[in-house]
Amino acid sequence: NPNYEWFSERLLNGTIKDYDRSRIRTDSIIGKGAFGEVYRGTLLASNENEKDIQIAVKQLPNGAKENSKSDFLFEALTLCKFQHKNIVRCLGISTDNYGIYILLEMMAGGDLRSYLRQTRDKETKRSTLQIREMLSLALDIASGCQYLESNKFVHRDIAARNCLLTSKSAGKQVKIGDFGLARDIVMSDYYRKEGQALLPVRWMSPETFQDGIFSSKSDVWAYGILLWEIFSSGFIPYPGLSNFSVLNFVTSGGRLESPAVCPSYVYNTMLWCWADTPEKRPTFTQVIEDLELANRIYVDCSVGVHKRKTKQSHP
Ligand SMILES: CN1CCN(c2ccc(C(=O)Nc3n[nH]c4c3C=[N+](C(=O)[C@H](O)c3ccccc3)C4)cc2)CC1
Repeated sequence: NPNYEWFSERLLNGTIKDYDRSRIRTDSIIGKGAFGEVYRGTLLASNENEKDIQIAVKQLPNGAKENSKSDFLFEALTLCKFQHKNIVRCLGISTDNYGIYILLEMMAGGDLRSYLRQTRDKETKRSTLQIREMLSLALDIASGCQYLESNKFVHRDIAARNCLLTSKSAGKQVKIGDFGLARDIVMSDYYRKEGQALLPVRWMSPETFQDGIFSSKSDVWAYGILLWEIFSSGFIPYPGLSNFSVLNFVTSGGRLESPAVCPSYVYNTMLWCWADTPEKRPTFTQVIEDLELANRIYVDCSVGVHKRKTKQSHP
């Protein structure tokens, strides 16, 4: 796979930094993924005019099989290539004869899906987030996806569970954080073999689950589902439908309904992302334009209402 040559070449000529293990301190475990464990850690300063950096250290469980080692390195390679404010940064790796660490930007807010569920009102099951805040989260991810699209990189697993928050407080940013499935294999055994409850079929476009075709347009479809997740405060898409019936529902033209609290402009953007054929779907640039328009209109309308002090139905 040409990507691996790219990796080993850059490892050798130093564009991917290999940090000495003595500079890395791992503390508590913060997550256990299918591809390894993630620890809260510190990259110790190498001299007195440097400071320690809080990092997330991702490591392959010991005794992992050979192919997951290369998959693991592939994720590091992928993340190291990208430099964007809405993609989790990779500082580099650390190898020793025990195994490989990937050193990643610390995202203290955890994954987006858990956050959306935590911000759900217990009784009403409604989100306590402001529409503006939901749109901000949506635009952050769309920006990261636009960067991938412009780099001709197909992610294959855009979903709220794979996004991470810098924090849970105001001014938080959300970034695309997991590239485990970005490897160029047609259909990942990972999902089929594990038979995980969260089979990505609920995020898959018709051409993907029918013919295994992934493209930036199938990433756009998945992004539409992520948009629905944000405005539905983290519900599983197609509630009440089994994985198998989702396939039939979607191929026969069925689509998710609008979330209860969702401006019609945003729901129209979701429907555009779910056009049945890829070429009818927007690019991420068009998604961003659409959502920014929604943001302006929504803000103007709500401001307008307060100014005119009249009862006016929201768009
Ligand atoms: C009360 N709350 C409970 C939850 N808590 C957390 C829970 C999880 C995390 C966490 O995993 N943070 C991460 N920072 N950087 C990376 C992370 C994961 N990475 C990975 O590469 C993981 O594979 C990954 C990627 C995307 C999504 C999930 C996991 C890279 C941080 C805080 C905050 C306080």
